[in-house]
Amino acid sequence: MSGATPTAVSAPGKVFLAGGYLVLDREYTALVFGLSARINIVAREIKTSPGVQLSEIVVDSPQFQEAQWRYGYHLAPEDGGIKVTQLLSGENTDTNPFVEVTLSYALSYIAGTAFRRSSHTFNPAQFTILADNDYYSQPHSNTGTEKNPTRFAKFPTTLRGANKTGLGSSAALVTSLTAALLTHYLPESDFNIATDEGKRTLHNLAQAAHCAAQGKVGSGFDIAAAVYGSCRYRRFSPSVLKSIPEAGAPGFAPALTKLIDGSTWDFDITKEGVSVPAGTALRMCDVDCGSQTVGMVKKVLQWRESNPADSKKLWDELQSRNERLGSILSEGKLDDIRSAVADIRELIRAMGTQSGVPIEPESQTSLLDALTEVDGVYNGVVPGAGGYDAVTLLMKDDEATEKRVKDFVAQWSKEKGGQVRLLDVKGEMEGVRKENISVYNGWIS
Ligand SMILES: Nc1ncnc2c1ncn2[C@@H]1O[C@H](COP(=O)(O)OP(=O)(O)OP(=O)(O)O)[C@@H](O)[C@H]1O
Ligand SMILES: C[C@@](O)(CCOP(=O)(O)O)CC(=O)O
Repeated sequence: MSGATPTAVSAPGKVFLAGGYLVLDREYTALVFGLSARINIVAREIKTSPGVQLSEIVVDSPQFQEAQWRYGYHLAPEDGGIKVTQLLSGENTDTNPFVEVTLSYALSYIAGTAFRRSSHTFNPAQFTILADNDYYSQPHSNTGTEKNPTRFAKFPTTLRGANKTGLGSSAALVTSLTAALLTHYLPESDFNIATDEGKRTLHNLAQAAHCAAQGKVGSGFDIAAAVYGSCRYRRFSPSVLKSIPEAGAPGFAPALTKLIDGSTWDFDITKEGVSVPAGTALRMCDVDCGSQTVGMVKKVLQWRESNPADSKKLWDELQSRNERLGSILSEGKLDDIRSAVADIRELIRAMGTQSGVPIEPESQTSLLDALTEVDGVYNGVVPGAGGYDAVTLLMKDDEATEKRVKDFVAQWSKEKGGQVRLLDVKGEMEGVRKENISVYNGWIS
């Protein structure tokens, strides 16, 4: 029977190599890579004593303090789907909107499809989240040169107090929790993440839940990477999500089923021809030097609206330079990487100057230019929306290059007074997958 045996799934984080901002418009595409850092979820039934009725789903994130959320659930009136309510126990009164919204979306979808055929109920279950190191700055490492001592580090803080590195933890979490719920409560004949159909259901459901939890509709590239891994991504039309009432509101359940199983989704994922040359790795540095930037997307879009002709010219040219980089990488033309990335950076800086947004600010230009001089590094970019937080590098995948980069950023940090740290993560091709439960022995109690 489905649900009786523990199961485990994982979904990768993302690194955005090319196509930030452009991907917000369906006219353009992005080159997105999945990461070796995954959010893993182990699903287990909660055993109850004979005669004891329990309606509870527990989600816990044992790497963090006060990170257990307990939920009750019931059928909402007027086709509102499954409403989940956080059960407040002990000292933990913190909410986790990404977990809560994902539960109501996935349970409502499950109830609305497979359970229609029988009077099925949700057995009490526990979902344990284990995030690979690198989603958060590590507590044990001040210099960034030590190796992580464990696979799933314990943090001396609550989740709210942890420092994110920007790898898309919420998208990987929503995707893997959705996959875990579908896998746990449905028989394999109804849902299997290894199939194209299963991935499509998962993508649509995770995309809808993530937008609802975020309270906004972005391009959805992070969910695409979490489900499909490295790919060329063309976004879905934002109007796809217009038809859906709030979770629990009248009509939510049938609207959700129609949305997820329907044909309105117009996103496009291509995995073919998306790769990096053998012996090359996509790596990331966490940059902890500068100020936070707010409202960057809004400002860039305002610039675009006020300057339609100039911005179109720039975006069209940037799109073709992005596509050229994609071809160079998949054809393994190592000698052309540096100049292809330089051409992209030139236009990213132009977009930043014209819109007044620090997409590749001067401090990042200096860092990237200096890194490009390190033996074995081809070039690098500011990923996604850009700003001061991170750089993505294309570099040789060997220990000597890694050591040179680590030494370089340690020295740079000392001289510039900030903190730049090479993360352990690498670009990886595969998206969501089922895992062998024994991998997590010792990590779950
Ligand atoms: N390990 C975890 N356990 C439980 N919840 C988590 C975990 N990681 C992330 N989350 C949820 O995701 C939220 C963080 O999402 P947010 O969108 O702010 O960051 P992000 O996705 O990492 O950012 P970015 O898109 O810049 O990479 C947390 O507040 C929490 O609700
Ligand atoms: C600017 C944008 O294209 C990318 C943002 O990426 P990130 O959150 O900076 O990794 C926005 C989006 O695609 O939703």
